[in-house]
Order: sequence, then structure tokens, then C-alpha cells
Amino acid sequence: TGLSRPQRMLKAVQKNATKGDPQSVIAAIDYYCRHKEWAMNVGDDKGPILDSVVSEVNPSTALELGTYCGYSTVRIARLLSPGSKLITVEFNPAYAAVARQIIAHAGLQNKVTLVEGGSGDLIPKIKEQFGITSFDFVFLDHWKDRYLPDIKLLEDCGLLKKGSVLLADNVICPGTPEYLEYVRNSPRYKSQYFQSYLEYTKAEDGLEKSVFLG
Ligand SMILES: O=C(NCCCCc1cc2ccncc2s1)c1cc(-c2ccc(F)cc2)cc(O)c1O
Ligand SMILES: [Mg+2]
Repeated sequence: TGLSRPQRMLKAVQKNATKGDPQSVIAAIDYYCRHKEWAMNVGDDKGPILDSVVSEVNPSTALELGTYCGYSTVRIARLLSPGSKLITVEFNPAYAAVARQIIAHAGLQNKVTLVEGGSGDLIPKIKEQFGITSFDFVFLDHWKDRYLPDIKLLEDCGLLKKGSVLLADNVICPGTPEYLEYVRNSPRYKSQYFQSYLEYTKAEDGLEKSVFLG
């Protein structure tokens, strides 16, 4: 059966990107996915919006739900200040194996902790396992029907504080209607939509930024 799509993407990174250079890793993945084969990275249309929110928040602690091949992990981690930590959660072991190698190729493995498992199982264990009291920034990019239950779980576990910023991918395509309805109508969040495009396509998609008000 040969290599999987994530493995072919990894080969393209190892061939075309400079070790220790996150920007070249990002460029190699975007080139491969735009010109060779599509993959569900946040991509180079939505990516700069992600970058601007991460830079604005400058998080000491960040959480990513849904690593996939590590593209957005690299985008986020390359912007973190020294001593800051990104925890990224991936359910699929094959994706996680590729992501570890892509994150390492970018030279960002010291800023990133990749945890394999389901978000619902892991979130309640984060405080005890990682000594984290709250997250300054959360990027949601995993199962679209897990966005809402998982932010409620983050609230219940006391992992959000006043000012914590949530950024959700794919709120239009594939879509996260229940999540959007909640964050846009809850008095506990101030929400804002950033219109963009589904990665490597002309279809509409966007990111929803929601600030937790405590
Ligand atoms: O499903 C998507 N992303 C989640 C992958 C699920 C991996 C998981 C991670 C994890 C961690 C913890 N707990 C449970 C889980 S489950 C996704 C899909 C599309 C798309 C858009 C149009 C299409 F025609 C076809 C696909 C675009 C995107 O940007 C996506 O992010
Ligand atoms: Mg996505």
C-alpha cells in the first residue's frame, strides 16, 4: 500500500525544508498541499490569522486540540517566547508519529509536548500531569463536534481564566454550528469571526476568536 498521505507530506518536508527553520517547514507543507495533494492543515490563508492572534496573546501556556501533521503546531510554537509551552493533543497515533518528526525538523520539540489520546480523556488530567493551572490560548482544530463539549470541559476543569483566548478552525467548513451558537450567545465570551478560505481552496471558511470573560 505504500506511504500514507501524512508520510508523503513528511517526505516532502525532509526533502525541501531546512532543519531548524520553521518557516521553511511551513512553506514546504503549503507548497506540497497546494500543488501535489490537499491535506487538512490550517494552511496559508488562515495561517496568518492564527499567527496574528498568537502574537497578540503571546501565551505562556497554549493548548492545541488536533495536531494532525503538526503544521499549526509549528506555526504556533515558532512564535512562542522562551519558556512558554504548547501542549498539542492528537487522537490518531499515525498522525502523531508524523507530527513528532515534522515538529523536530522545525527544531521546536523543546517548546511542544505532543500527547496522544482523546481530548475528553486528557483535559481533566492536564493540571496534575503538566502542572498547568490555566491556558492563555487554545486552538481548536479536532473533531468539529468536540469543540463545544471540550470548551465546557476546559471551563469546568478551571483551565480557562479571564482573558483566555480560544481560536477555532473550520467554523464554516466543515462547520461547528453548536459551538458557534454557544460562544456567540454566551455572556461568558466575546466572540469575533475572521473570514477566510478553506485551506488550499476557494471555498469559504473562517476562524472564530472567543475571549473568555471569566
Ligand atoms: O476533521 C478535521 N480535523 C479534525 C481531524 C480529527 C483528528 C482528531 C484529533 C483529536 C484530538 C483529540 N481528541 C479527538 C481528536 S480527533 C478537518 C477537516 C477538514 C475538511 C474540510 C473539507 C473537506 F471536504 C474535508 C475535510 C478541514 C480541516 O481544517 C479540519 O481540521
Ligand atoms: Mg482544521
